[in-house]
Amino acid sequence: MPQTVKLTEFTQTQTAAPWMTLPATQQPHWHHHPDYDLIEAELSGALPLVAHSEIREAKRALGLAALGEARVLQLGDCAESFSDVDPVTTSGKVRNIGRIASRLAERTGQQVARFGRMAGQYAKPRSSNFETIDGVDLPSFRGELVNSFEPDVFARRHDPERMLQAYDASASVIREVRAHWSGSVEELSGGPWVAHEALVLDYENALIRTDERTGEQFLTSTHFPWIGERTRQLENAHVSMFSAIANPIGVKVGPTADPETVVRLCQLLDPRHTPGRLTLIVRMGREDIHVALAPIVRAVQRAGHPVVWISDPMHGNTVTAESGRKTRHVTHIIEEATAFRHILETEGAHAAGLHLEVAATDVTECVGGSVPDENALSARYETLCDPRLNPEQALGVIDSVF
Ligand SMILES: O=C[C@H](O)[C@H](O)COP(=O)(O)O
Ligand SMILES: C=C(OP(=O)(O)O)C(=O)O
Ligand SMILES: [Mn+2]
Repeated sequence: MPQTVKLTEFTQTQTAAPWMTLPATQQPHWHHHPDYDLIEAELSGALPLVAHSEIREAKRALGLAALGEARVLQLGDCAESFSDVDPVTTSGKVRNIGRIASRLAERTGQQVARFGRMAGQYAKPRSSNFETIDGVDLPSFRGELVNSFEPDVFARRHDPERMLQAYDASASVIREVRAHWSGSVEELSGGPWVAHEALVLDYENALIRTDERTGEQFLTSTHFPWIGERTRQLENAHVSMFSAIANPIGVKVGPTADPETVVRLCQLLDPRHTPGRLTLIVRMGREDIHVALAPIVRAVQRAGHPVVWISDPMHGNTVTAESGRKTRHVTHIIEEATAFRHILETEGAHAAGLHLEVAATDVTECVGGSVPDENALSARYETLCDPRLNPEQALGVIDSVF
């Protein structure tokens, strides 16, 4: 039965946010747009997409995982599309997440807190401002919240109207996600909760609201926002904004992160040492993880932060196939996730789970299982950004790692 959601407990946040004046990378160029102020005002007055009670339950579930008593899965598209908001597509994604989570629950004997990379995963950080498509240099696709996937210079302009479309698309998706909830949060079956990279500050900041009763600020665009590998600089806007919100939050931790930086991130983002507040999403690559992770785990443990440790074994293992397509090999993904688990357990920590880019359909974007080699990628290569596992490949990863 769908849960009744109370969204009226938040009031609008009016004050100028200090983080909006700090440096930030990967932001759209659209402030000259004639309707920018109107769009921002509309978003600032929009209803929250998620409820305080839901955010609180997500945090509680993550708290159990921080203490070693539950598992966590975060699964979904690299980049969602506005054209995928229909109920059939969304329920396919939710059912796929449920299937993969059930497998992890079976294998570990623990409950699994489920998060969809969905209802807001519309903005992408990119390694370059330009990409070459069919010999033509174009501004990079930055997610449908910012510009169009269509390989055309006009369509690739950054358009702030897209923030409103992203909000509406997210609202449609979350409505469908809620329809799948059992309502029994006691069994952690209230999810999947939704999660996305909170990248575009104009969008995310406009959706921060204050809880009337406690005075706490919440990001109401999602239950669980995370900071990506490219925007986790200690002095920059994303870290500052995340330090001010009360949601459970994540930070990607890549191969260049050092123990001091990660401990500083923990101090800034989890000053009260709250189990479930901070999830570190490790994405180092199958080679670097062997050197880089253990010192970080030790430093975080010494500093006493009860973080949730999960592995994103995909973003550090992307390769370019001969065709020019980005791909990932399932064997490499398994290798990194297995190393992650081994290193965490050797250090006496809980390897709580995985963060995977996975499709609900039989795409052929990663090599492994039903996709024997790179020649087989062309059959159903449908992603808007990074290559996703198909459901069978994802189940294979769970079976191999846990
Ligand atoms: O999803 C993550 C990033 O947006 C993506 O990995 C960046 O890819 P790029 O190197 O093609 O820009
Ligand atoms: C951008 C992403 O990852 P990262 O920040 O780890 O590169 C992502 O999760 O799609
Ligand atoms: Mn990605």
